[in-house]
Amino acid sequence: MCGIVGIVGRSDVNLQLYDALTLLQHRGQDAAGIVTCDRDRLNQQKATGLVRDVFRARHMERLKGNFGIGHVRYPTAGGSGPALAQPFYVNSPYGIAMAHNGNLTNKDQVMEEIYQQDLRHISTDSDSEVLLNVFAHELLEQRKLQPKAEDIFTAMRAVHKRVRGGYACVALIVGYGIVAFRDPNGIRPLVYGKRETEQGTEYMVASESVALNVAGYTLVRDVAPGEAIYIERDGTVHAEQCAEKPSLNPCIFEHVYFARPDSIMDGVSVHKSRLRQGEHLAEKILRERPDHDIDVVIPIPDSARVSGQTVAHRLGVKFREGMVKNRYIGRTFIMPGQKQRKKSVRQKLNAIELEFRGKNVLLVDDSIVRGTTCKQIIQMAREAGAAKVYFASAAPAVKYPNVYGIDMPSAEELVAHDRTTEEVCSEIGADWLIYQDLEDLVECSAEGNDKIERFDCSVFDGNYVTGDVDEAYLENLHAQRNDVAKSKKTSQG
Ligand SMILES: O=P(O)(O)OC[C@H]1O[C@H](OP(=O)(O)OP(=O)(O)O)[C@H](O)[C@@H]1O
Ligand SMILES: NC(=O)CC[C@H](N)C(=O)O
Ligand SMILES: [Mg+2]
Repeated sequence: MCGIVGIVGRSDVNLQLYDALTLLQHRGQDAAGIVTCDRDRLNQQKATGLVRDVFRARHMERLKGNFGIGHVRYPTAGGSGPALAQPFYVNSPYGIAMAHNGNLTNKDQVMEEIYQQDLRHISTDSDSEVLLNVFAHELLEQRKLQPKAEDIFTAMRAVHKRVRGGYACVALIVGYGIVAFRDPNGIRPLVYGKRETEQGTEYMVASESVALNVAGYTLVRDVAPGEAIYIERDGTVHAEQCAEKPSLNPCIFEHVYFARPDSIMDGVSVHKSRLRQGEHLAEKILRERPDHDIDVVIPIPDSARVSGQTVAHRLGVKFREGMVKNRYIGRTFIMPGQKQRKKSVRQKLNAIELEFRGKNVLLVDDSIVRGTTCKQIIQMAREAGAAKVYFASAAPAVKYPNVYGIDMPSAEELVAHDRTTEEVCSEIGADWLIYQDLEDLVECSAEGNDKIERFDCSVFDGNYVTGDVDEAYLENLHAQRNDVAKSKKTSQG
């Protein structure tokens, strides 16, 4: 999913960027990077690994400058080697670095165009490098020795015409400032905030408001779909709508799984949305099984902890943290290979026998994607002596690939693809399985927010808001990025 951050401060921003990236670590565990600008000098450190491993004291000392950007990566295009760590950099015009969250859906075509028409070379198979080069080309076309806000916005308008997909980005222009922008459908999240210091106002843009919050910034607002915000190095802010038909269609999977619950996205509290998910799920359970015999509700940590609580409360049964999570293992779903994901689930979660023995347990998870987690958990619950193991998913069945920045490229890898609920239930080994209804999930996130046109629910309903994703596109994506193809790419990376 990737996490991005950009800061224009009044003194060195290196430590602030580092702290922000640790708060966004749940969005990407594969690589991390920071670029700062000290007058006209660019400083950079990026590598594969977690934030705490990528940046050493000597790197931090080097990362001087009062404005900079950072990235944590979860690969969704190209391999996962060090060459694909972000931010990416191009030296012309001005020197531009960029951090990107999302995925372009017309990367191949734009890559060809960049080569044939713009005479630019892309050195990796990253869509983010393509996006950076389109932006650089369009800015170069303005032919200004010193770019002004209107030049940047003109370039941005051209970028939106050329690229499609999900993209929330922050770019650093050496010597000038940072530019934050969001795709015309607002699929990927981006917020912007400020804080007052004795030296003046400082600005931060980030994927999630939690990064602002912890650093003492106040959330000003979300970057609007299609909007660009240019913050000059002296703190002057310019904002402009650069898309022809902007409309807000944020990815609902952020609310299900990706975002931290303490973030507010497009005006929606993720925590509140998850509380509601639990309530709606419980209502459905009561409708389908009014005489249920559930003794205890056990959430699968971490992401289902919130919704699990309201499921139990509404059902009027005990809520118990019966699965213990090893805090030193990261998120399994965003790991690059199925082998690693499978192994990590067992290392990550362990059952407390006392909570299972002889009981009818309802396990609640936020979602079932490949089924890696629930299969093993159900097995663990049985080994711990559960009488019956029921399973509830706070999201509907995930049936379709994601093309906007979640690494679910292949329908065949999804356990619910081409399977009925009963078939999935038997595949994962549960005694009963229940999924949230899509209308209910949408209601959980939409309540109290009329700015949202509709959510991108493509993983649940197969409707792709950019309108350019068809059967042929998905077949090609599957061929390029299924688990086997990806493992080959990684080993080359
Ligand atoms: O069906 P699957 O393919 O296993 O994917 C779904 C699971 O993966 C995620 O957990 P993850 O361990 O990534 O993160 P979490 O600790 O935030 O729950 C998600 O919360 C589900 O538990
Ligand atoms: N998940 C993301 O946002 C990834 C960004 C970009 N597509 C990459 O693979 O690096
Ligand atoms: Mg989980």
